[in-house]
Amino acid sequence: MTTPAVPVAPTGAPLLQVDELTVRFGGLVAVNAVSFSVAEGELLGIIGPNGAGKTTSFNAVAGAVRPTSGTITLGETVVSGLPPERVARLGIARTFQAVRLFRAMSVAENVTLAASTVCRSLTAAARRADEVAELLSMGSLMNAEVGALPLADQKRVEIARALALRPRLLLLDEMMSGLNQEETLDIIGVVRQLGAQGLTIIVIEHVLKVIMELSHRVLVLDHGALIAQGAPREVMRDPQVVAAYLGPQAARTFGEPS
Ligand SMILES: Nc1ncnc2c1ncn2[C@@H]1O[C@H](COP(=O)(O)OP(=O)(O)OP(=O)(O)O)[C@@H](O)[C@H]1O
Repeated sequence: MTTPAVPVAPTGAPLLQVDELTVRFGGLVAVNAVSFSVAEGELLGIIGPNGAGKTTSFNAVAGAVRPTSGTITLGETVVSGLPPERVARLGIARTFQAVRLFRAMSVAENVTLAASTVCRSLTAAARRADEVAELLSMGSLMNAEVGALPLADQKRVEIARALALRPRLLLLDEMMSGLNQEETLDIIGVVRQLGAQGLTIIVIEHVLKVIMELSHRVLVLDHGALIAQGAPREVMRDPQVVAAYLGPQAARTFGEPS
């Protein structure tokens, strides 16, 4: 991989605002009074140890988990507490840590099915699937059966399904897990391309190099709490982040000025 350039953060109006988000599962506080915002066109990375509350935060933003308290606003619309289909129609799309595709169906069918949740007719959904295929340069994959594809291509299909919804905000949950270095670079390229087109994106990722290469800004969660946020290199040098997550070796690798 190349030495990460430091992307310049957009300073647009916030698209997503999360205020004092708390999610409890019985006695467990998975997310504890977390507040952050994401600017229009920003690429935000979320890191933290296993069980820190990253996916639960995503689930709350996407409507898959009901917040115990707190407010999530997309643009002018409060989305916290709405069901996932409503949230998706309002413009928040997500991928999953483990791919969730219809393996016996073709790529085209998978993407068209996703598009059909926002399109008025099957014809319009199929047209949207073709647009997304072109955007992601995956026209040659469209007739392939999903289950027969390598994992990297399945991840591309996951992104395609999310994009089929014409999202304003895209949530990518550990897209790189299980991929080799070449495949990781390939998916980084896809995410970069989407970011360059102005799409607002939040990425959860354990591969720090990916976070460094993609993110304008990084949030760090630990035990459900937001312990740091800021420019990637600053965050990687933060003593609390080093102690809770990175360890000194990674801090040296990623916290050095480029
Ligand atoms: N549906 C659930 N019911 C009960 N506990 C849950 C549920 N979902 C998550 N948790 C717990 O909430 C905490 C936060 O989990 P979460 O999956 O959000 O962490 P994470 O930061 O995404 O971790 P990882 O990096 O391992 O994916 C963990 O203790 C987890 O066991």
